[in-house]
Amino acid sequence: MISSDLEGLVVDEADMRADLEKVLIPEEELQAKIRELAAEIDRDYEGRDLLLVGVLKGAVMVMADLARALHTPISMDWMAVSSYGSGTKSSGVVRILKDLDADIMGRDVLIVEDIVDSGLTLSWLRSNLESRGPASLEVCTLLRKPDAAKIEVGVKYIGFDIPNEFVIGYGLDYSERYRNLPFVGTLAPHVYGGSGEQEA
Ligand SMILES: O=P(O)(O)OC[C@H]1O[C@H](OP(=O)(O)OP(=O)(O)O)[C@H](O)[C@@H]1O
Ligand code: HPA
Ligand SMILES: [Mg+2]
Repeated sequence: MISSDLEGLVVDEADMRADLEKVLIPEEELQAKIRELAAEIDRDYEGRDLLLVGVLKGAVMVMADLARALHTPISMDWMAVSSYGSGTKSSGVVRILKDLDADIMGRDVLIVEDIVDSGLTLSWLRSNLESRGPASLEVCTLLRKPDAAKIEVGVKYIGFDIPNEFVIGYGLDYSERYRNLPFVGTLAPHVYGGSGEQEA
């Protein structure tokens, strides 16, 4: 019973990896970058009380690793917004699915994102949070696609600039799958139905 369950897990993991085209950023590089970003943030926020705002669900992994790499005292809050629905193109129409639990008036706030793609989600989020009167508002994103930008958004801490390809892993999903891969990669064309067209 136990061993067949374990076998199932191994097969599932092999299936997930068979869907990959390539690994773009290996796990060790991701973790080293998170430590670098944390050191920078520690320097910038020394002596302050920082509020990390994670953007669900994609930023869960970055948030968990970044928070543990920081020495600065932090609190965490979460927002869930959706502009992608189940597809691979941003609609630009952002919906709040879950708002912050607490008021951010007068707080030092750092938005934590997994990816800035078109920039539409972050642009909307920045102005939404700015209107709530924080003492400061900055953004940390693990990934950014400069060639996909539809709007310029101020992002202070950037892990990696990546090519304009749909990526998965380390929090990033395609149709809610692959978030638990420990690296960032791209999907093989057969996953999109063999046409290369990305849809979910
Ligand atoms: O720069 P943009 O083109 O707006 O794209 C970036 C946003 O899209 C993704 O979220 P998604 O809506 O897929 O929700 P999820 O994090 O729950 O997957 C990602 O986590 C960012 O929040
Ligand atoms: O490349 C991406 N992958 C997964 N989710 C995303 N949301 C915006 N861009 C991406
Ligand atoms: Mg998504």
